[in-house]
Amino acid sequence: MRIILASASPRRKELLEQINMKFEIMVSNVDEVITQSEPSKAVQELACQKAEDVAKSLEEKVLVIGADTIVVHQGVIMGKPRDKEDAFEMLNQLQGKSHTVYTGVSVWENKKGSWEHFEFFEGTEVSFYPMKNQEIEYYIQTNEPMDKAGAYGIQGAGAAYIKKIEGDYNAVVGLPIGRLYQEFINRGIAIFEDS
Ligand SMILES: Cc1cn([C@H]2C[C@H](O)[C@@H](COP(=O)(O)OP(=O)(O)OP(=O)(O)O)O2)c(=O)[nH]c1=O
Repeated sequence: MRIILASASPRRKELLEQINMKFEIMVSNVDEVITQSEPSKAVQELACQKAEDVAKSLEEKVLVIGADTIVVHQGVIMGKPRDKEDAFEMLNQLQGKSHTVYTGVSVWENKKGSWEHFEFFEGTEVSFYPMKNQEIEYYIQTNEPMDKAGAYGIQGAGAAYIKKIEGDYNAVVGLPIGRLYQEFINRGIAIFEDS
């Protein structure tokens, strides 16, 4: 089956490659709109919009995967920082405390001409060590925070400030790959060419 990852995120690409999936990338340009106030629902909604946008541009038998990651701290949703000041604000809020990272996933499948889809999410609790202003500024200078929800990368230099995590590490990086694979298996979806 032709599998499409509807994402520009290099992390999501790497995680699918890590489990030897064969897929193509098609990036959605949809305007992401949040109507759900609950973070777990909002990430599924955003993932769904990305996957649907790509799916509906195709007609053949395909499987389209979309995902979205947000950081939630004391009820405030953090996406990717707008600029360096915004990144500073986010990291200043997150340092020394715990927050939850939500990643939603949406899978669209064309079955005999009609689309079926399902969504799920993973929530992972992440605790930060305290960061001095100077450390935050130095970290922002590396540019690593700028394309990441909450302005940090657990898989990069941001690891220096991670005290503890509870839940799926890969969901923080952008795609809960184990859960995604299990969802395919449980639904009888063959994702490997010879399976
Ligand atoms: C918290 C955290 C987020 N991230 C990344 C994962 C996502 O790529 C990004 C959140 O932005 P998203 O809007 O979820 O995704 P994206 O814009 O990168 O890609 P696309 O919409 O095309 O799928 O933050 C990390 O890489 N490491 C981390 O520790």
